[in-house]
Amino acid sequence: MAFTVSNFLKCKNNSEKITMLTAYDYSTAKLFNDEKIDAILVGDSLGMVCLGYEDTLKVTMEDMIHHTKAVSRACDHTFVVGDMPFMSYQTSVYDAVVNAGRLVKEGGAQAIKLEGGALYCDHISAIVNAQIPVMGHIGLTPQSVNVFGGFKVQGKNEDNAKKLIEDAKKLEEAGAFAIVLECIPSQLAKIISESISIPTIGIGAGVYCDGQILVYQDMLNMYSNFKPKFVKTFSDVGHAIHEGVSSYIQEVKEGVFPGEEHSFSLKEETLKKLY
Ligand SMILES: Nc1nc(=O)c2c([nH]1)NC[C@@H]1CN(c3ccc(C(=O)N[C@@H](CCC(=O)O)C(=O)O)cc3)CN21
Ligand SMILES: CC(C)C(=O)C(=O)O
Ligand SMILES: [Mg+2]
Repeated sequence: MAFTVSNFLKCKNNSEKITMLTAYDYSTAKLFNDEKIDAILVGDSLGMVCLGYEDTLKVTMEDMIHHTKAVSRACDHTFVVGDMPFMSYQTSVYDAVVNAGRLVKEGGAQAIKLEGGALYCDHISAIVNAQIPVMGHIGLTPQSVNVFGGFKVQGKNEDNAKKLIEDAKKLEEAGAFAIVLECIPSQLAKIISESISIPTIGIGAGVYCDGQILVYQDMLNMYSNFKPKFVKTFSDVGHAIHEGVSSYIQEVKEGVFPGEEHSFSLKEETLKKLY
C-alpha cells in the first residue's frame, strides 16, 4: 500500500518511526521506492549535492520541477515531497501558492515543504487551502544561511529554544502535516515532538523525533565537501564507485574490457566479403 499523507499522523500515533531520505533523480528514487522508504524529499540541497553550489540560495523553481518530475515518475509506494526554493514563497502568499502548485502540477509532488515558522503561517494556510499538504521546517533553515552566519546548530539558548517551540505550535495551527527539525539539541526536539500532535522529522535533531531524514549522498558517503556531526555512513557507496571507476579505467587502458561477451559479431561469410 502506498504511503500517503494520512500515514504520517498514523505513524506518530502508533509510535512507528517515519523514514525519509532525499532523492533527486529517477534511478535513485526507484531504488528507495523499491526499498519501501516512507517518503522522499526532493530537497533544495540538490543545489549543493547535484549542482555544486556552496549553499542552496541559487536553486530555482525550474531546477526543483526538473528533479521532482524525475523522482515522482519512480515512486508508486513512496510519498514525494517537493522543497520550495529560496524566493519562491518568501515574496508573497500569492507566489507561495502559485509555486507550490507548480511543484504538484508540473513536478508531480504530493506535498511541498518550506522553511520558516510563525512568519510563514499565512503562506502555509493559503497553500493548504489550495489542497496541497505542507511540511514545515524549523531550526537550521539553510535558506537563512546569511542571517545565521553559517550552517550552525539552532535553539541552544532559552529564548531561541522557546521561539522554536512556539513556531512548531504555530505551524501545526496553520495546517502543516509534519515538521522537519534540523540541527537542534535532541532534548529540545523531544519537547517539541511532545508539544504537537503532528509528526516531527529530524535531521541532526536526535532520536526523539517521530521520523528521520538524511541527504542520501551523506549517508552513502558520496559527498565529501563537508560531513556534519549528525551524518552516519550506512554504506560506503563512495568507495564502491571509486573501485568500480578505477577498474574500468584500468581494463579499458589494458584492452581487457570489452571482452567477447560484451561484443557483437558478424557471420564468417559476411566478414570474408568485407576483407
Ligand atoms: N550534503 C548535504 N547535507 C545536508 O545535510 C545539507 C546539505 N547538503 N545542504 C543543505 C543543508 C545544509 N546543512 C548543513 C550543512 C553543514 C552543517 C554543519 O557542518 N554543521 C556543524 C555544526 C556547527 C555548529 O556547531 O553549530 C556540524 O559539525 O555538524 C550542518 C547542516 C544541512 N543540509
Ligand atoms: C535536509 C532536508 C531537510 C532539506 O531541506 C533538503 O535536503 O533540502
Ligand atoms: Mg531544503
